[in-house]
Amino acid sequence: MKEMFATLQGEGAQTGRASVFCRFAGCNLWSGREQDRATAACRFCDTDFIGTDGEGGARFGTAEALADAIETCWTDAADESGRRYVVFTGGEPLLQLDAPLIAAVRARRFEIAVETNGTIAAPDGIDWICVSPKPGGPLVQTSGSELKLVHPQTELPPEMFTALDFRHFWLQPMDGPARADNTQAAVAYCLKHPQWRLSLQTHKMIGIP
Ligand SMILES: C[S@@+](CC[C@H](N)C(=O)[O-])C[C@H]1O[C@@H](n2cnc3c(N)ncnc32)[C@H](O)[C@@H]1O
Ligand SMILES: Nc1nc2[nH]cc(C(=O)O)c2c(=O)[nH]1
Ligand code: SF4
Ligand SMILES: [Mg+2]
Repeated sequence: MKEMFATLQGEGAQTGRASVFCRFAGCNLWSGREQDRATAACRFCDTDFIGTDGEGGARFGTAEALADAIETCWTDAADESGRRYVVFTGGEPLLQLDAPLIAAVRARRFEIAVETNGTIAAPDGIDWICVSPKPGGPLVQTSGSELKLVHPQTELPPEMFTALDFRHFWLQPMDGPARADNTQAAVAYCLKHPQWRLSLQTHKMIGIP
């Protein structure tokens, strides 16, 4: 686990929701090393997911130990009125999120969300599946709660995804040097194609993790 922290979900239809974020180390579309970025399948990643050195990062020997840490992270941050929510992300979380961990977290009364690149089928027991397709990765998970496409990407026009089985369709402007232009491009696309809505990375605007 690269890092684990309590924050508000910053993106998509659950924006603003209190969450424990669990960021798994490692991804199947990029090594995470800057010298490999230009030749990786996914080249615009905004995240450091190497190792276990982040806030709350560690190696957990068992699913129960990891689930205990998630519960502690939640109760440190929130009261106990319910609605416990954990977001597994990464890196690519579906390389590591398995049935024992899902069961251990559900036993602690968490709703489970995942942020995935869609190249690996999601296991059973996940309540909220956010798929963000990438070039160079075959799209295997073609249904879910929301499809959140980073925009613009020449190889991945939104039209490729409109017929898939998702409840929400988001365009998220690609962060980087051209973020302002990318935001305007996403706005223009959403205006012409109302199936799509704009997802802004609100946590970056307000300086929370
Ligand atoms: C870092 S990824 C981790 C989860 C998974 N590997 C994936 O790609 O969905 C989390 C989210 O951030 C998005 N993201 C990554 N880099 C971005 C960037 N430069 N601008 C906007 N969104 C980005 C991804 O598309 C994904 O929706
Ligand atoms: N606040 C906040 N919301 C997020 N939504 C998706 C994130 C991710 O990196 O997967 C993320 C993140 O890193 N922080
Ligand atoms: S698939 Fe996700 S974690 Fe992997 S490099 Fe791309 S955006 Fe980053
Ligand atoms: Mg992020």
